[in-house]
Amino acid sequence: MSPERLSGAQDYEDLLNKYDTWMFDCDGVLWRGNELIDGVTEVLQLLRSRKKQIIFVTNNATQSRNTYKKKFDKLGLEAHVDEIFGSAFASAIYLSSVIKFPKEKKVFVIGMPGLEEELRAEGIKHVGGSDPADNTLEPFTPSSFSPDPDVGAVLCGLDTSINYTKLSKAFIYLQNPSCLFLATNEDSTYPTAGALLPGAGAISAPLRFALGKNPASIGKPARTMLDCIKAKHDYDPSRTIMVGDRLNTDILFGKEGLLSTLLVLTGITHEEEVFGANPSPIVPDYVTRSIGDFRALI
Ligand SMILES: C[C@H](OP(=O)(O)O)C(=O)O
Ligand SMILES: [Mg+2]
Repeated sequence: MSPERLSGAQDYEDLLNKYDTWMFDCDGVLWRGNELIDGVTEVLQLLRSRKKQIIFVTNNATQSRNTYKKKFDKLGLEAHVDEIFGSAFASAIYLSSVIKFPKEKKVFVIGMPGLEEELRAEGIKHVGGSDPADNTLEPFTPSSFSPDPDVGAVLCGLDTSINYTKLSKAFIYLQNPSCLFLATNEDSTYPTAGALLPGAGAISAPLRFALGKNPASIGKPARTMLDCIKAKHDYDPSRTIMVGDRLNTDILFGKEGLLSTLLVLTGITHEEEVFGANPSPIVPDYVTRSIGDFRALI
């Protein structure tokens, strides 16, 4: 079945009337890096004026909900901390409430301070991450490394300071079969303002290859993000639409969550992946060029 391509004001108006809850992916939908996508400010204001429920659902684990709130504020977008769900927050909830990671155990983190902040907020002990001892380009010498016996999991997210020391320590921990291998998300790429860059999936890839096994991924399309949202917000799936730019995360997440889905072409997915000769088996309900185009209703 082919998706419906939105083509103008009436289509946008019909969608606004059909859905009460709008779940937005962030990178590639609202912004690329720190650059707002044209029209997003006006459209979010329009949705707010129509009393729509808005939830932000990002696989980006580099920031916490609080630092994301600062990003929204800086970009002039109205957002409330309890509307923001990132894979850093989802990972902390997964550890604390879903698998009930033992309080005395620690997580070895490959990731940014935002991920560490969310782990701390959930009382999850952790090592690695922004530890200066790990953020080095010095050669890694195993004899100088005494693995922490309390580490019971490795959690890998996008880490723009990735290095051989971090990968080596994670690899050593993960050779213990009882050490959990977790990923905040496995997006292969990361759309920034200037370029498409390697995503979190490309950061955990060396470990996947070296270990010959995949991590349990917590971000979209996995259910954990939706379970986190459900724990905080009531919404009617039949009147909820997930707006995303990536088929194998955002659109699959929406479909598996029994939500309607709107694919935008301002991020990762290209038109021919949906309407071309060999379309993806992941089919969104609707496609439009940009969520900014809804400003035709203003
Ligand atoms: C990490 C980022 O996530 P999003 O905000 O698009 O879920 C991405 O596209 O790689
Ligand atoms: Mg995206």
